[in-house]
Amino acid sequence: MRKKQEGCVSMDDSSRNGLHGFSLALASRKAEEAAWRRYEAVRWLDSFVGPLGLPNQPSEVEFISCLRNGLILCNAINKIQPGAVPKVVDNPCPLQSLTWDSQPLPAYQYFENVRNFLVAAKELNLPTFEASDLERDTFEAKVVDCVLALKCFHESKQMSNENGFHKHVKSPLPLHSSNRMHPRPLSTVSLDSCRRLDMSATCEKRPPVGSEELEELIVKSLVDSLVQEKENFDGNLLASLRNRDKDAVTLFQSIVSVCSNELLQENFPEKIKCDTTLEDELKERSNSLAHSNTILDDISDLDSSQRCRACFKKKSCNHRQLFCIQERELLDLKALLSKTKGEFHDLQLQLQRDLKDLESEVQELSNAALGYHNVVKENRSLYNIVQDLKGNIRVYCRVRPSFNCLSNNVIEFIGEDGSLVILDPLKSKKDGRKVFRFNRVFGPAAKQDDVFKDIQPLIRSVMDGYNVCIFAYGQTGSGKTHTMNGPSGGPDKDFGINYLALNDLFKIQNVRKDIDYEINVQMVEIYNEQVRDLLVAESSNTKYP
Ligand SMILES: Nc1ncnc2c1ncn2[C@@H]1O[C@H](COP(=O)(O)OP(=O)(O)OP(=O)(O)O)[C@@H](O)[C@H]1O
Repeated sequence: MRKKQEGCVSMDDSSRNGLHGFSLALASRKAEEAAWRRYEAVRWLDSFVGPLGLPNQPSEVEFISCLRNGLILCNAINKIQPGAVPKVVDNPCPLQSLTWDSQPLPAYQYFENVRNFLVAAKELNLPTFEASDLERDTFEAKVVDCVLALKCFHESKQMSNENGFHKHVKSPLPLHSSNRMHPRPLSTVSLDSCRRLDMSATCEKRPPVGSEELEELIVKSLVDSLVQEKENFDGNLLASLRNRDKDAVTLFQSIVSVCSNELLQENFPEKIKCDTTLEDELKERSNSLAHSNTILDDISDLDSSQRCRACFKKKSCNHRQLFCIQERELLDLKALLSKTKGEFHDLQLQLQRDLKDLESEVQELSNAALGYHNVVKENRSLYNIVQDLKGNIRVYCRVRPSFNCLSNNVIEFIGEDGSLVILDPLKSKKDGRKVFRFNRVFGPAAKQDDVFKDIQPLIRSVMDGYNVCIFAYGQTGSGKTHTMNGPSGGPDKDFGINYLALNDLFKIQNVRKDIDYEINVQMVEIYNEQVRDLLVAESSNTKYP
């Protein structure tokens, strides 16, 4: 367990040094793995078809040069599958004496060997390469894959011959090389044997390393498989780990956990966004926040275990703080909305009460106005009744003052009841006394206003729809014009009945705004049986026929 933690720390440090350092480490690991595979291929060929004359750890150039003539490849495949390459172009030297740098025949003849080998390998469904790849050292990985596949095929064939069955399995070769070919299934290779063989290819014959270095290599290999080519993380590497020891499997699980928490978060952030765990945590937190107003202070003190996974490496979790701020603002808005609703409800109730009070007051005023109109109507009716009772035809007598102080006064008595007693001085008292009765008698001292006051009630009846006629009768110079119009150019106090009546009519019109009155005035004179309009300036036009 301790070693596993150390391995994780080593990987974590590498990732923290930046992507460039991590890429360099991966490239180094790939180169190291390719070398192991090349050594394995050389060791197998050396033991299977004879000594190749190569060092234990040959370079790419040495390896490719050894296989360039195709003799070793053809001999190997013919040994596994006799007759796979019917004709092999060979040189006179025995195979045992053939070394990788001996090329006595023309190149095109050896090219024929390589082409025939590739045809035979393709027929066995083995991963192949191009014949020209042997001329280029950069494609050494394809050649190694082909040789190891041939080795795997040979061993699986031996195993199937021993067990007496064949099984169609997936290619056992590790296919995460950057220059690898498309995987092709081997029809006669068992899964267990492939895993075992592949394990031997990657573990058994590699140079011995320490346990810490081994862990670091495993970590790098797993990180490479998980992060960059996780889709090809098949049973090959997993089998290697399982067959090595139990701690390696435990280490693998730990690495996967660490990778999923850290490296994969950086390479696949969209996956983190979709993580439902974060949503569950936020929902649970929001429910608790809804009942506390001091939660923001609590959030600021969150330790790393309480932060969301997106902010795992940060000192503070902005997402939670933002969420909490919005949550608190939402609660404040809800409280404000509730308070506003309460105030609005109170205002509605107050307005309803005010409207009811106003309605009652208006109703009282309406009743009062209706009663007032009824009273006024009744008063008018009573008023006109009184006028009728006074008489529809009323006769008043006005005595003009005497102009001659020496003349005899014929007026003996004027009664309040409208009686007038006249005494003719030329006759005896018995024969010369005459009594007249009027509705009222105005003496020589009566003013214009005294006469009008007695007539004014009749004039007001005109505004109530009654017809009224007032006219003056008497001999010449008795004072008719003076009573009806007043002296010409005289003061207002001497206005006659006509002016005073019109003024009174206009006053009533202004008071009674609810009634539309129209007032017209016409003034004519009837003299010698001719009617003359006195309001027209031209005298010729004043006469009516
Ligand atoms: N009550 C009065 N007080 C003072 N003066 C008066 C009175 N009545 C009449 N007079 C005067 O007597 C004169 C004659 O009056 P007025 O012209 O009104 O008579 P009349 O009846 O209209 O005459 P006519 O029929 O010829 O027109 C006028 O100068 C007028 O000022």
